[in-house]
Amino acid sequence: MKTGRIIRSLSGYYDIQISSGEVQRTRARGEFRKSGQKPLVGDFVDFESENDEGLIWKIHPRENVLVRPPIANIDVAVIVTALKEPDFAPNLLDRQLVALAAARVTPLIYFTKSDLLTESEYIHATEVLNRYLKIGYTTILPSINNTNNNFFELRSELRGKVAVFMGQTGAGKSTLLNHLSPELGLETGVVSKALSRGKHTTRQVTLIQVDDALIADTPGFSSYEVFDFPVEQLADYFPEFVAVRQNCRFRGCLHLNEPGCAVKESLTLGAIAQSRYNSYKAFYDLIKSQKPRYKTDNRNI
Ligand SMILES: Nc1nc2c(ncn2[C@@H]2O[C@H](COP(=O)(O)OP(=O)(O)OP(=O)(O)O)[C@@H](O)[C@H]2O)c(=O)[nH]1
Ligand SMILES: [Zn+2]
Repeated sequence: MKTGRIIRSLSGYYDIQISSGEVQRTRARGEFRKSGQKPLVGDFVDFESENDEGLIWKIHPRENVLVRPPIANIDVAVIVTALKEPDFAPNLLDRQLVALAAARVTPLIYFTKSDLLTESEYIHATEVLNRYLKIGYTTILPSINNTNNNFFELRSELRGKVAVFMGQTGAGKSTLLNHLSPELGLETGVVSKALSRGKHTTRQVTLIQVDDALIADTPGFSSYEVFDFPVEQLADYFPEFVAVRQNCRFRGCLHLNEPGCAVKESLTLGAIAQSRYNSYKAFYDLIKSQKPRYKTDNRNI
């Protein structure tokens, strides 16, 4: 029996990379279908294979799973966030951070289009950068003239990891992926994508070796309509709230109108950013107003 990682799945076949780097093709054991299990790209599996004929016998327990793209055991999700065209929306970034935290996927924030900013806008962008750095998120802001040094920084962050890129439409995901790996040849810009739409409808996600990283060639879904967890858990996904909430007067404090709330005190002192608190409250209201749903998100492990 051998062990490896699935890097591609295509019409019932799985390409598995073993530690030597070699890739072998197998099918999955029929048992999996019966038990409702399905091997995913990113899965570590035990398998037998000879001359590209073989079977997957066992799927190792997963660290995490994303639904779009369908991929398991992601080390880092790069949230590609435009500072302009479209304008930066803190609420949208925070939404992705919360969704990833709920899915137990580590985020990396990568800002794009800094070259489109005026100097004063760039200064504002550095303030945004510092806000997220201070919380503890790995965050990269390219210089205003967009030199390639930033790709170096991103490359070194991704070294040895399995990464997926996500972000709003037009944020620059394809552009960034092409910079990291020109051989990906992803189409960029609305027009060229619209022209080729439909050609790749059945495309599956593949993990591509880029330098020393494995990168999903299909960007992740950008907007999460549903927060699929109880509202009491929301604050768990705001690290800066977690850092102070043990000082709230009441256990189970929701950090809204309770007296003696340490989160609100930090907000008053400026240690917690107003924009982050606004996101918390907006998501709180959203979850409260949501109809209960069955599992739809990324925590179906
Ligand atoms: N000036 C500037 N333009 C950029 C940058 N990154 C991307 N763009 C442009 O922004 C547009 C959208 O970029 P894409 O890479 O296609 O964006 P995407 O996130 O892949 O978009 P979707 O496929 O719609 O999700 C293209 O016209 C790019 O050329 C950047 O850093 N600076
Ligand atoms: Zn509180």
